Amino acid sequence: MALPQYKQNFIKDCVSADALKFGTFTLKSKRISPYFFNAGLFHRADLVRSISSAYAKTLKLHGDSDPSFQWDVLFGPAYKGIPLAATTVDKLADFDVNTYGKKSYSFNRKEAKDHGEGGNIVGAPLRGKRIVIVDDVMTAGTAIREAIDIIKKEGGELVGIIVAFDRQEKTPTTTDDDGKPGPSAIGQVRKQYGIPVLAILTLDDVVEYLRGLGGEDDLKRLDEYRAKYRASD
Ligand SMILES: O=P(O)(O)OC[C@H]1O[C@H](OP(=O)(O)OP(=O)(O)O)[C@H](O)[C@@H]1O
Ligand SMILES: O=C(O)c1cc(=O)[nH]c(=O)[nH]1
Repeated sequence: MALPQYKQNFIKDCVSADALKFGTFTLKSKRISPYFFNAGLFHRADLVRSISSAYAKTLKLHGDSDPSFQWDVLFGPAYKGIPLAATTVDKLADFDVNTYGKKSYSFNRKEAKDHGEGGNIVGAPLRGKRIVIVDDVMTAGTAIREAIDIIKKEGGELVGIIVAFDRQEKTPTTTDDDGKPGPSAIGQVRKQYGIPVLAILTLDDVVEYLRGLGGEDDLKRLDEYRAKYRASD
């Protein structure tokens, strides 16, 4: 089945912004990857609109299909999550101001502020609120688990997570190059917290798209990487 139009549009913009690159990259977890997704490159106004529309569409589709998915605040972990949460809540209000016009965003400071208003959170206070984390990618899950800890500490209730890109790879461990599939960080978080973890795109989506375009060398390296690190979930 062909990818939905909004996913195709987003992949095209990822490629044109160079946000999806093929080569050799060291991940935060130290794993070596033949591709990298860099959400920081969606900085031009038309690209900001593209990525915020894709997050907003993904959240709206999930909300429409599951009315029990209710939230108050989009939380964007510093740093890359910050503009993503702010622009996504704005785009959702553009889609449907009645449903989304009173939703908020907030984010953490990486360094606590000890003067002025002080504290670690900028934007909506999290206490007593239903929170969805908005981030770019989750590989080992370190960044997301830090964000979950902040939400708990601030008294918020985590009800969902959305990332731009699901790399569909097993959580890095010291024995992870045995070629056997293992659970992904996304799968582990889904199971542990019983919440939806949404993604605009998966690696499978990108591979499907690339197959239609040729790109044999990149596809071969992606296939090898997937064979080595594929997630079991
Ligand atoms: O699942 P993980 O293995 O933690 O890796 C993924 C995270 O790492 C990067 O953020 P980073 O912590 O480098 O912060 P940044 O947003 O300031 O770039 C990236 O933006 C993801 O959020
Ligand atoms: O695992 C990571 O560090 C990582 C992977 C990726 O594709 N993009 C990114 O920003 N970080």
